[in-house]
Amino acid sequence: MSILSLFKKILPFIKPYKWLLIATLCLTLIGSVMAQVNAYILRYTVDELTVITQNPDPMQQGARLLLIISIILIAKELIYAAIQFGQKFYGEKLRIFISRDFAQLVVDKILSYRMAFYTASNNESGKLQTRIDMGISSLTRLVRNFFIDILPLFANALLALIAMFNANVWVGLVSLSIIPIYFYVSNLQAKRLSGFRRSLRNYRETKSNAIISIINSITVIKSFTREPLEADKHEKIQFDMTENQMKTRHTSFMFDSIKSMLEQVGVVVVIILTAFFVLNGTMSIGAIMFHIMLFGNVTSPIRQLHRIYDEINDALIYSESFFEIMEADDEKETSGSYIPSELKGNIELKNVDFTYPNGTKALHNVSMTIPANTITALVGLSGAGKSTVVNLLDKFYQPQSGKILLDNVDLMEYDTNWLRNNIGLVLQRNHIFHGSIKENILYGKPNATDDEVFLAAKKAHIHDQVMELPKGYDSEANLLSGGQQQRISIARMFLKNPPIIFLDEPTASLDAIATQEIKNSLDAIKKDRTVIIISHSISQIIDAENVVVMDKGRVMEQGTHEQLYAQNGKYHEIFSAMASSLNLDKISDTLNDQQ
Ligand SMILES: Nc1ncnc2c1ncn2[C@@H]1O[C@H](COP(=O)(O)OP(=O)(O)OP(=O)(O)O)[C@@H](O)[C@H]1O
Repeated sequence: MSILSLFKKILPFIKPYKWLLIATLCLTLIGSVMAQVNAYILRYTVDELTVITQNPDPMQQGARLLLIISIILIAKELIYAAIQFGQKFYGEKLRIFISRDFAQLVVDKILSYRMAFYTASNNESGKLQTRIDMGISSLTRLVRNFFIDILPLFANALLALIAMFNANVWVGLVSLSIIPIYFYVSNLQAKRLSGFRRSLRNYRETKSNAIISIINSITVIKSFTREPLEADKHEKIQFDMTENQMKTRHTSFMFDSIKSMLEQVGVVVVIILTAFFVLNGTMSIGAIMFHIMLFGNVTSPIRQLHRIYDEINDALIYSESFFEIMEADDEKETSGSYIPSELKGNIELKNVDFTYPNGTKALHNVSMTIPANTITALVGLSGAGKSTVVNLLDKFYQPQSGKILLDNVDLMEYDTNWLRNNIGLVLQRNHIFHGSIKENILYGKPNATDDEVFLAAKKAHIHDQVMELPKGYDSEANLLSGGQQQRISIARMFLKNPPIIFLDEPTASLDAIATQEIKNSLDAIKKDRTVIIISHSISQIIDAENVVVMDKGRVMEQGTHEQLYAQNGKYHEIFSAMASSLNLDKISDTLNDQQ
């Protein structure tokens, strides 16, 4: 990305604060004019003192002159301080407001993106977070530096240059000539550094991703005592990163020395040139101080040029990936506009092929019928593609070919939000948000009354346990056990009360008693709804009126439990394996002994 296109991208964010911007710019201009005052006063003082020293009573006249000059300088400094305060404050205000807008917009944007965006490998949570954080901070730093540092400095430099040309064309030309040389060197420095910076960005993203991964996997790491392995992995990233940082510094410092030397050469030339003009009588002695001070004003932004380049380069590199996130319009969730007056719940998949963004082909020519108001069980070994079917039905992903119909209308034509509002999804491990139990259940229907929440919790068989907690429904939901959390998420679904329900191994993390209790509740909610259940539990499969058997992304068989069992095919094989894993003989012996 070029600097120009970066500014074009930032401009719409600055626009709402144009008055703040104008105020900052006005103060900058006034500040720049005032910054030149010292040079003029110093020249006047030196020249006046030179004349006074030749008079008979230099002390008295000199004291009067110094008093007037001190008053002028103090008054100027007071005004200058107020202007600088205003300029910095408004500039900072601009930065804070823009930073807030960036941060809010990026959240709004990513929330509107489809599931594939989140599952892409370069969008792992740690990487995404670093990219967003670094993007916002480098962009806002650029805005702040531009308005607080760069702009005033360059305005100073320009005015100082005009003043120098005004005093003497040759001195002006010397000052002017140093600028392109500095720009050339700084540009060279920036080019050398950009490669390092890009890899530094990658290291930063990988590093924070690695830390998040350690935190998420800490139980496994500890139980396998793999702390040293994880530490080594992290150390490798650190060492690579350090090497990169050292190379960056080496290049930076080398160029800084060259630039500092160039500046000193400039100072010497200005002194020699002015001294020449003083000696040939065209200039007063005060001009030497005058020119050195003005030359300082010209070179001070140039001295900072590498920092400005650094900031701009940082902004270019980090904003590149930041704007990739902000402008990933092709990642936007698609939605049709169709909202039916009535939802029956007949689902049909016709020759559906689906490949995940990472290239895993999960469904091959899948066709199945899920009649309305029935319970359909998706049966198959791990990786058969059962959850993928549910992902497609929830419009989390789109099939590459084939059609998915709901009540004979293509799913793509449906309004996505409306569709999801009519679908309840219970997963094996449901997400519990930070917050109270009540807040977590209310997620299913934010405006529900307390009684509705309690009723949903009762149906999910969690109410009594919640009431036993010291803070009841205000207890932190994250502290509940896995099975209890599962029931909170089932209560959330009861509260949502959708006509279509997808249950993806809903009782897999529950104990036997809880499973039994939940099963009763789920049986109740299954009535008169279209339900798809993915389960490895015999009891839940047997209850289904319709069974679809999948294997390696293909539908193998479809029918009732009895029909499929009689076919002696894949279903027979899976069902028999499930039954024998239960050790039914021993169970029935135990139960018989009891009677
Ligand atoms: N987000 C994803 N990105 C890439 N590949 C995926 C993703 N989710 C699943 N897969 C792959 O798609 C295939 C089908 O997975 P799916 O989760 O649908 O199987 P499943 O039948 O539900 O398995 P299980 O019973 O173990 O949950 C597998 O090969 C899996 O590795």
